[in-house]
This record gives sequence, C-alpha cells and structure tokens, in this order.
Amino acid sequence: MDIVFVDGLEVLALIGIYDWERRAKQPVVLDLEMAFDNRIPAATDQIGDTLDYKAVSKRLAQYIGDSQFGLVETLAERCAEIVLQEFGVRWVKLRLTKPGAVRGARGVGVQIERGQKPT
Ligand SMILES: Nc1nc2c(c(=O)[nH]1)N=C([C@H](O)[C@@H](O)CO)CN2
Repeated sequence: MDIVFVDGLEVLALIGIYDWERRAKQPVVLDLEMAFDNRIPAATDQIGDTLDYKAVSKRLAQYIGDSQFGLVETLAERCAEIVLQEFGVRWVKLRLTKPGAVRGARGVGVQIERGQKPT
C-alpha cells in the first residue's frame, strides 16, 4: 500500500472544553497518512495525477482554523470525512495533537483510522 503523508501541520484553532480554551485559539498539530496508488503519478510525472498533499493541507488548515469544537474527537472525525469525501481517498490515519494542553505532557490527543485499508 502506498501512502501520501502530511506530518506536523500546525494550525491555530478554538478547541477545548474549558473556559480559557474558548477565549483564544491554541495550536493543534495534524499528522495524516492517506492510502493512494502512487504508480500513476510516478509514471506520468503530473501533479494532476497525484493526491496533492499541499491541496489537502490547505483545505484542512482552513477548516481547522475556522472550527470551534469542544473535543479533539469531533475535529478529528470531521477532518477524516473531508479527506475521504473530497479527495477520493479510501483510507486515512489521522492524529490530532494538542501540544502543551496537559502540564507535563508533550502533547495529548487522538488518532483515528477511517475507510477501507487497501491490502
Ligand atoms: N478524550 C479527550 N479528553 C479531553 C479532551 C478532549 O478533547 N478529548 N479535552 C480536554 C480539554 O479540552 C483539555 O485539552 C484541556 O487541557 C480534556 N480531556
């Protein structure tokens, strides 16, 4: 299975359940792995045949920056839906981290896998 990935996409978002988290945006970091058959773009050398990681990154950064969810679970689920529905991806693994949200931890968050994992 081939993968197109995005590692460490940092975006400011209004997210969290506590009052202080509703007042100001805080950084969230997104890591993505998306199943995609890279043999066609490898043969044509055309960006139009790829799963364009820049286009995915821009779309999700915009969405996350505009979002106002309480839970990272909700935001992660919505981001996975966007990847599957808008970019024709069959399987995605997505990790959403809130750095520094818990004292003593480098980061906290969730990791989900959605769609059909190709063999
Ligand atoms: N499973 C989760 N646990 C917690 C979440 C969350 O979104 N999912 N959120 C919080 C707070 O917003 C926290 O990030 C503030 O430090 C607590 N637990």
